[in-house]
Amino acid sequence: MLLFEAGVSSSSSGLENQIFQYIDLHQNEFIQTLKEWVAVESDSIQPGLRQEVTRMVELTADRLRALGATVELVKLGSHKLSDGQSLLLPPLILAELGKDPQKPTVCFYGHVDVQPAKKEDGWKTDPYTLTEIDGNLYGRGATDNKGPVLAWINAAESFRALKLDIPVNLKFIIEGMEEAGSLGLEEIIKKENQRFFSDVDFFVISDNLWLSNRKPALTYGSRGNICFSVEVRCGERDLHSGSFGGIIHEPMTDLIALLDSLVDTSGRILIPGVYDDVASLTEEEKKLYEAIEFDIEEYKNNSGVKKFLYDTKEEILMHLWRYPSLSIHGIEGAFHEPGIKTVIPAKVIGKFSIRQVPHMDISIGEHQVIKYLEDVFSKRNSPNKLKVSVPTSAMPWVANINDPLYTAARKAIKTVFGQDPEMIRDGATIPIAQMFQNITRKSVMMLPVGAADDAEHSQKEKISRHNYIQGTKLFATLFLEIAKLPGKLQEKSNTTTTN
Ligand SMILES: NCCCC(=O)N[C@@H](Cc1c[nH]cn1)C(=O)O
Ligand SMILES: [Zn+2]
Ligand SMILES: [Zn+2]
Repeated sequence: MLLFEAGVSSSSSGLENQIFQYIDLHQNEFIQTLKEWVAVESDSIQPGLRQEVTRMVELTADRLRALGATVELVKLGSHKLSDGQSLLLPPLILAELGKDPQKPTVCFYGHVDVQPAKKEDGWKTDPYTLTEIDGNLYGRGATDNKGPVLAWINAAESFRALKLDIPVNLKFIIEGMEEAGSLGLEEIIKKENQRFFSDVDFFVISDNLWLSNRKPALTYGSRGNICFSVEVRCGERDLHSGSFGGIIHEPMTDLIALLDSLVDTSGRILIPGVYDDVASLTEEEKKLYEAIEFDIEEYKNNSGVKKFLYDTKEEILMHLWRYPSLSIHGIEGAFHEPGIKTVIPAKVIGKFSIRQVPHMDISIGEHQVIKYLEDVFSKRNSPNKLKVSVPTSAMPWVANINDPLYTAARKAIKTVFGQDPEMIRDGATIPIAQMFQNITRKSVMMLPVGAADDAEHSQKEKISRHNYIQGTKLFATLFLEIAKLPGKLQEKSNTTTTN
């Protein structure tokens, strides 16, 4: 069996200890850098903050250059806003550190844009001032995703500072538009498949959370998503409900009826055919759920709700990971401010999405939903105009947990956290995982460092000091473990010499 030649000797645990000591000693510096990154309001959703996103991407590029990486800033052009204006997209980072054909190449994906955050949303601390309270580092982007991106960079920096050879070639793909739907990303992956990604052996994404507050996890799947917009319109302008209420078909009433027809009180989706293609549950898969340690009460506490739709661990996990779900997100055009406004909105747009699972198909799902909504609408005999559109969709992703990349990560987790990881899937959607797997056909793994109570997207987003620092050690150990994997050394050398 051939090994990737990586300078890892039998004294690798001594090597690990040396690296761990360095990381422990320099933890406050790593936290200081995270503080500087969190201070950048790189919100990719609000157009007025786009310059900050670009500044954040440039800051990240500087950090990678300081590490010795070669950095390309790929222009992604611009996109159209809903008011018709065009806005420049931040560049995408493609960077590489090391190009030794004897070593495996690991590509890390992360994003440095964040969800919107305002102190008045209910934050106890300023969202853009990283604040440590009881061992937790609170701030927007602390766990999603600036902390994990920095942990990967810190890991590489630690090798450099100790003048140790990094036993793998590192590649980075870092974007600034993830929270706004990763605009332009898929085209770049397709375009770069034969160039930048051609020598990548493994893809690692660290953009999700553990299932528990304490137990580390390794993620091998995520759900897909189809986002729907349902517009109902009666005319060009809003109307006074005193002058017209009672004599017209109101768009909001139509829309609420449509939205109310989607799912029943037990969470079951009412659209005919939706469950037809869902992969059937095997005995083997059932056992995976039975074996997982999952604290329902802890998960409930993290959510702040009192009761879930299901009572058992197996039912809850299956309905998060292997069954579809439908969520209603909001209504554009509806009056939502405090107080009373006796208006009849002329146009309202309902937003909902269906999380898809293997083996559901996006275009079949779209057709089923559109046909169903048209049927329900036609029964209302409303003269209003109905328009259903799909602004964005992404496919589900599942990887093979027996892939060598997962073996390396399990070992690294055991070394750093002293326990085996929980093998989990994510109920959310990480479109890049499926894109990497489908386009490059290489191994893809999600390796979270944030805990289940990190509250990503919420008013108390945090990463614990412990997870940030142990996460840095985890990534350093992963480099060492990947370097020990049996590899296609011969194949790689041949490819390099003939090119
Ligand atoms: N824990 C990782 C979460 C990543 C995330 O929030 N992804 C979004 C992506 C998306 C899907 N549809 C529209 N955006 C999500 O909501 O799952
Ligand atoms: Zn993220
Ligand atoms: Zn996010």
